[in-house]
Amino acid sequence: MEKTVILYPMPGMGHLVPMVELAKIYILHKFSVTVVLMDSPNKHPSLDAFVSRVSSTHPSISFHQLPPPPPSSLPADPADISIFRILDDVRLNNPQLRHFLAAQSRISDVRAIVLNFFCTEALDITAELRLPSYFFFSSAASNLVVFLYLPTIYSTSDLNVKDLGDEPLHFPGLPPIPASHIPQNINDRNSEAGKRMFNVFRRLLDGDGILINTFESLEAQAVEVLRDGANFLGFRMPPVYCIGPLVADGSRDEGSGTVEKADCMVWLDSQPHGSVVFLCFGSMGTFPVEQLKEIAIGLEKSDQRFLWVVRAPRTKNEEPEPELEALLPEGFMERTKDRGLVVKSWAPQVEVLNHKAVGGFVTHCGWNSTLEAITAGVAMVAWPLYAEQRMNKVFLVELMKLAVAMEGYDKEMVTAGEVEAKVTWLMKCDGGRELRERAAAMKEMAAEAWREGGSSYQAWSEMVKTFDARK
Ligand SMILES: O=c1ccn([C@@H]2O[C@H](COP(=O)(O)OP(=O)(O)O[C@H]3O[C@H](CO)[C@@H](O)[C@H](O)[C@H]3O)[C@@H](O)[C@H]2O)c(=O)[nH]1
Repeated sequence: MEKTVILYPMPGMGHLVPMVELAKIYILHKFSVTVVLMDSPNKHPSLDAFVSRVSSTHPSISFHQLPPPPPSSLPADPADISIFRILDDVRLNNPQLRHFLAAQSRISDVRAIVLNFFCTEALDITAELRLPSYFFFSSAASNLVVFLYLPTIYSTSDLNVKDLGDEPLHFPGLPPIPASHIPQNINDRNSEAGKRMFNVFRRLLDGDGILINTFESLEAQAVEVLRDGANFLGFRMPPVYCIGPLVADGSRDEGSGTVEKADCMVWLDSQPHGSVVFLCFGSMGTFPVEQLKEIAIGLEKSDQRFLWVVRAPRTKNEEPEPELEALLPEGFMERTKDRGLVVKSWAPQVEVLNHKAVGGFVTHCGWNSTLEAITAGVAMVAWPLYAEQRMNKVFLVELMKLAVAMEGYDKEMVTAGEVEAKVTWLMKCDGGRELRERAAAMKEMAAEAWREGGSSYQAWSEMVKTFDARK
């Protein structure tokens, strides 16, 4: 029977994309891989297209779509990305997952299941079926330190993070983090959301190991804290494997056929080396129209070349999406057409970041975007929006020194003046040049991690050995 690994991502792009890279690594190491997709009304709109693209370019990765679960008791709201909805999705899909895993273990040699870190509720099933279970943490190791240590802060003090404003919080191995930067769903010690989240994090310790999409030289101190949990966190950790950066940069693809070149890539071909600043805010980031207009004015005044992915603000009740022109200042596209391009909703980000014309990246600090910029050697302007992104901004600016902050990200509005100033600073000033040089050096370190003998390569090999030891 073929050695099989089963991967179970959440249905968001930020979770699925690195899981697919993980699948490619298992396949390169002669495992058969099935990616199980939960059914959810909250799945990302680009997810099906992504899956069908991967299925055609990588037929060796099997995707298994679970049948629809019973309807949720939560009201439908595509904009709701709360922990309640996420955990509801996991719980509702559990019986279908159990059925699939039981059948799969009868017909193949399932060596391991890798669960997205939100899927801790699936652990009861995998334990019952005696399947070795690993968690995949798709954000920074530093965030995992925060998530695991915050309950200790709560249990040893009366602090409630949401009441502390910008007061710095101290976590082992990390720079001080302003309390206001802790994600909303864990900043209130009394909230039901917080309790649920901490439950999820506590259960990560019950798996056979935690895979993290990072590499040691990027987050050496946080990795040390996680490895020596007993000393730094006050409890023992399961084995931690830093196996990143897992980025869909084509490095694990074997001649995957020809893909039509996107218009923005053709446009980039005609731009000078390192001259374009790329602005993109993840798979879900949106801004109110007034903020889009401020960005546009800032870009226009900066005189820099730019490629900007604009997503319309979320609309309710299936209203049609407005056209780009209606979202931007009148005449903006015409006035900037010689040096700027606006793309609606989506651009092939990894390809863009690796294009020689791109010299800087204004990002929402989603962890995949961050790793994609690092592996491409592109310096960043950090403009965090939600989830753990404000903490990522702290690590990028204070610890890794790979980004400068877009000030005002934590206020109602980032002004046009700030957009102009930061874009110009990054692309034209000495400080920006230093940042770009650091980014170029970190690109080398990222590449080193997956070379034979590199830290991620070794972590990977150790994890695979534990599969065999269990047999
Ligand atoms: O126009 C676009 C927009 C996005 N992407 C891709 O979509 C992914 C986006 O991932 P990420 O940068 O991590 O952002 P989110 O989609 O916002 O990811 C969620 O998941 C991440 C990983 O857990 C978290 O770090 C984020 O905060 C959370 O919002 C990346 O691979 C991008 O390359 C594109 O290719 N083109």
